[in-house]
Amino acid sequence: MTDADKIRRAGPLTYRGRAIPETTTDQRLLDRRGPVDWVHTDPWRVLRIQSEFVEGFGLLSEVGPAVSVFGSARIRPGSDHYRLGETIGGDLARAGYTVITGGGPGLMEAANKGAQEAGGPSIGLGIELPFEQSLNDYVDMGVTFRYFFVRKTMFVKYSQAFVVLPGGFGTLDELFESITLVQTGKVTRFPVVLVGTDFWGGLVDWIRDRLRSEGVISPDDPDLMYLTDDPGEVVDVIAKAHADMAARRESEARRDTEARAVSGEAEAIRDER
Ligand SMILES: C/C(=C\CNc1ncnc2c1ncn2[C@@H]1O[C@H](COP(=O)(O)O)[C@@H](O)[C@H]1O)CO
Repeated sequence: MTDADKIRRAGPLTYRGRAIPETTTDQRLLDRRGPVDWVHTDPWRVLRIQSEFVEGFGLLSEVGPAVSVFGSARIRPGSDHYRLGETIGGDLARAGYTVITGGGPGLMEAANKGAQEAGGPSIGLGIELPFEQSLNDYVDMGVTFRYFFVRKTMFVKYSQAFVVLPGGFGTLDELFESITLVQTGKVTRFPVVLVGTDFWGGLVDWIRDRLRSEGVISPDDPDLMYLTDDPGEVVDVIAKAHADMAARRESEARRDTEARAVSGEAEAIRDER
């Protein structure tokens, strides 16, 4: 066999003759460390982003019905808001929901604590921040993300309702992202419950009055949010919305089955003729 006839296979590639590299892929991987700049390049970041999706999907894919609870990272134990967060976390867990939070301190911790103490699954989707921070002590299953947008996908994909406790920019971002997704039909309509009439009332009034009268939202858009102080109502609103959704899906499925049966009968009659 001449050199020109030689063949080397490398995964899906076939090299022949002078195209055969001097070293194998394994040799190149194992022999040298080489420059490290590539770990800061976009293609490498894409792989890291991909691996975050894989981790998140892996952790969450078998989670049952779940509710994400958002709220301030800064409100400490002992405050009314913290107690409210605990109560809501507990009520959701007792109603059969997994509680998902950002896994941080403050009201995230309160909701995780309530859920854990009520015996329900308590999940934290942490975020890597410039300062050291670990998941709060009441997270039973957690994953920490580098990228905010990957983490946001997890909240939306794996929960069927959002509860928004008092909070600052982070909480506002999560609130507005969730109602924008519902408003634009990017997610099936699901309940977004704001807790704390005193805290949220001013914002809700401004949305209702100013945004509506300026015509920058549709007249019905304020109804995408439900505002309450009552933890029991939080669970009731969510459970009722889910029951309505299930009934709607069931009746759609029944209609589909009936429509298929009718078209099957029509086809059979045509075939007979
Ligand atoms: C500022 C402090 C801690 C920050 N730690 C966080 N850990 C996890 N998730 C966070 C954190 N900060 C914000 N979030 C997300 O935004 C919401 C809270 O933001 P807010 O600005 O405090 O309202 C929350 O739902 C998280 O998903 C101090 O210790």
